[in-house]
Amino acid sequence: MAKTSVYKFGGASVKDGSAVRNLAEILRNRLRKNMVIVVSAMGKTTNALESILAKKLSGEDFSLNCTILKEFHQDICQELFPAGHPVFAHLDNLFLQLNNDLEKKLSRDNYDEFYDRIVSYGEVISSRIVAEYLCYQELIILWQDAREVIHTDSDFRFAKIDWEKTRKSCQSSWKPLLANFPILTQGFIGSDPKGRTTTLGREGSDFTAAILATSLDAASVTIWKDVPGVLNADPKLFPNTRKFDELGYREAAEMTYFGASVIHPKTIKPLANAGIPLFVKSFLDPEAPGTKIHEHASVHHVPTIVLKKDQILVSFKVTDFTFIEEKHIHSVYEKLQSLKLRVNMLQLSAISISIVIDTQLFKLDQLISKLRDEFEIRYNEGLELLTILHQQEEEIPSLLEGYEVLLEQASRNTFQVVRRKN
Ligand SMILES: Nc1ncnc2c1ncn2[C@@H]1O[C@H](COP(=O)(O)OP(=O)(O)O)[C@@H](O)[C@H]1O
Ligand SMILES: N[C@@H](CC(=O)OP(=O)(O)O)C(=O)O
Repeated sequence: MAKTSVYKFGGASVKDGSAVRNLAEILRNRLRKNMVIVVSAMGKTTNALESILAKKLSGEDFSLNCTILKEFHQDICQELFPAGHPVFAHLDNLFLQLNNDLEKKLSRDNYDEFYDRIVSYGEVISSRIVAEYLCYQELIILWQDAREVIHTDSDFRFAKIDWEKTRKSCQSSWKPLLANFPILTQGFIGSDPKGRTTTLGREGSDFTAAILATSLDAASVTIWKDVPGVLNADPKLFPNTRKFDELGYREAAEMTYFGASVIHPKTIKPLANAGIPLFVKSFLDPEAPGTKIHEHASVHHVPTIVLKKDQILVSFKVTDFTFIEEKHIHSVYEKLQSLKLRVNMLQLSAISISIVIDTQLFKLDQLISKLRDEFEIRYNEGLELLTILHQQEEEIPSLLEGYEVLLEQASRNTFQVVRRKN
C-alpha cells in the first residue's frame, strides 16, 4: 500500500473564497487516497474568537463580533457555493452551537478549558467549508474530526500529546479509511481523556500535521504557506531575504525555537525522530520546489534573522545583599513552569536574573505576585527580541538603528538583543 502523505493548509491559504479555490486547484492533480489534509481556521478567525472571549470575560457585549465572524464565513460560502447548498445549513448549525457554548459561565478559573472549546470552532467551521467545497469540485474527501484521533492530556491551551494512544487511533481508525479515500481534518485541536476539546498552542496546526504524519508512518509532510519556503528572515519584516532550498532538522528546529513563525516550534522534533521530510511550499506558486527540511541537508552559514514581538523583560533582583545562587534561579523557573511560561532569553548578573517572556493574558501579574516576596521585580513591556544566527558583526548596527537596546547576549553563532523603538 502506498505511504501516507500529509498536507497542511494554514489560515492564510484559506483566508477567503479565492484562496479556497486555489487550495482546490493545488489538490486537483495531487489528491489521492492515503492523503491527509490538515486545515486551520480561516484567516484571522482564531484571533477573532480570542477577542470574543476577552469581551465575554470582561462582561462586554460580543454579539456584534459573532455576527461579523458569521458574515465573514457566509461571504466565503456565497462566493464558493450556489444558493441552497447544504454548507449554509452546516454553517448556521455551527454558529448556533458556538453561541450556545458562549452562553455558558466563564471565569478566570475555567478560562483555559472554555478557551479551547470556543477557539476550536475556527478549525471545525473552516474544515467543513473546505471539505464541502472539495466535494462540490468532485475532489472526493472524507471529513474527519481530529479530536477522535489526537489524544492529549487536560492541559488546556497547551495540551500535550498522548503519542501511544494517538498512534493507536490513527492506525485503527484512519489507516483503513485512507486505503480508499483522502481525509480532511482540523489542525490545532485534540481531545483529553474525558473527551473535552483541547488545543495544542497557538499556530499548532503545523504540529498536528507532524503528529498525524508520525502516527500514520507517512512518507512526507508538506506545509503550504504564503512564502516561497523557509527564508533567512521574515520577508514581511526584512528586505532582501534568501530562501533555503534545504535545511537540516537541527537548523530548522533552532530557527523555530528562537521564534521563526513560519513553522510551529514543536513540528520538527517528531518528524526528525521518524526521519520524515518536511516540505515548506508556496500556495501561490505550487510548482516551485520550496524548502526541504530533512536529515542530510548540507550545512550553511547564511546569517538568519528571527524577530519575536510582544516580549516582556522581567528582572528579579535579590534584596538581601546576597548574590544570585542556584536556589534563586530554581525559584524563578519553578514559578514560570507553573504558569507555563517559557523563557526566550536569560541573563544573570551578580544580583539579578533577567528573563524575556512572551506577553500572555494575566501571566505577568501572576508571576509577580508569586515572586514579589523574594525579589525586587521590574519589568518592561512592548519589546522585541531579535536573534541573529551566524551573525556577521558588520550587519548588526543597521539592525539596531532607531532602537534602544535593553539587553544583549552573544555567543559564537548566535547574537540576541532585546530592543525597543526609540
Ligand atoms: N524565516 C522565515 N521564512 C519564511 N517566512 C517567515 C519566516 N519567519 C517568519 N515568517 C512568516 O511566516 C509566515 C507564514 O507562516 P504563518 O503565517 O504561520 O502561516 P499559516 O498560518 O498560513 O500556516 C509568512 O507569511 C512570513 O511572514
Ligand atoms: N488557527 C490556530 C492554529 C493554527 O495553526 O493556525 P495557522 O495554521 O493559521 O497558523 C491559530 O491561529 O493559532
